[in-house]
Amino acid sequence: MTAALTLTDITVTYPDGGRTLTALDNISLEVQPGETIAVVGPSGSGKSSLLAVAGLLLTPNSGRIEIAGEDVTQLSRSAASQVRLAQLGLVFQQSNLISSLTAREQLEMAARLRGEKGRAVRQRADELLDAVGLADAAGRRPHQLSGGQRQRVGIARALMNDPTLLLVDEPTSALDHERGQDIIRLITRVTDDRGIGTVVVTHDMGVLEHAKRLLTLEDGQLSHSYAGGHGG
Ligand SMILES: Nc1ncnc2c1ncn2[C@@H]1O[C@H](COP(=O)(O)OP(=O)(O)OP(=O)(O)O)[C@@H](O)[C@H]1O
Repeated sequence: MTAALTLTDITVTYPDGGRTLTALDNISLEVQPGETIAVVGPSGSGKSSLLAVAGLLLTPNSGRIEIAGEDVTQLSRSAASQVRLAQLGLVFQQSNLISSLTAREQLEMAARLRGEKGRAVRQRADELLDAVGLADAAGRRPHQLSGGQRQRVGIARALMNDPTLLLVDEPTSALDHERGQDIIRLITRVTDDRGIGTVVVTHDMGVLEHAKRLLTLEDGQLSHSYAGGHGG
């Protein structure tokens, strides 16, 4: 099976006054289709840097990035954004929805950015809203949705391009425990159902209950991993 994401020996440094700060210290990671990996770590441990590298938003100092077996380490900006549009789904901490658009329109816009239009787009949007439990809320705008519902719209939107790889940044931080757990369950379910490779970055240990594999990031180093989760 070709991995959804393979990171090999990734190092990222930032200039820090006169010195160099190592945000990611030679880390390697493989995410298989259907697998949800949680990366947990304290503030400043390198989680955002890891997502930025996997999302082709940040070029590492060294190491290799493969998405679905393709080496995408050294792409130009425009080639990287093509890969993002075609293969990546990004879900942010805040759902980043556009306030004037209904839930359905948020999803349709994601497809339009890729040049798709027509009835099939609307149909796909409605299917995905249904898949995340929002069939009845398709016509609502963000202010008419709860925080958890907004996150669901963000997840559905990220699925519009049928991504190979789903990158999720702190999806539960704006939610109470119960709703946070619902969102994590939803993410692991769609990952499994659709054969996506998913990386969830969080400092919320609650994700532990659901992720199949947990990696801990500390001072730029990935340490410990184990198989947990309740299936799915
Ligand atoms: N653009 C930058 N310039 C300089 N240093 C940076 C930059 N971005 C991040 N860093 C530093 O790199 C380290 C890792 O940061 P990163 O944002 O990846 O951590 P994080 O785990 O996502 O933190 P948080 O949970 O607080 O978002 C930190 O020490 C941070 O201060």
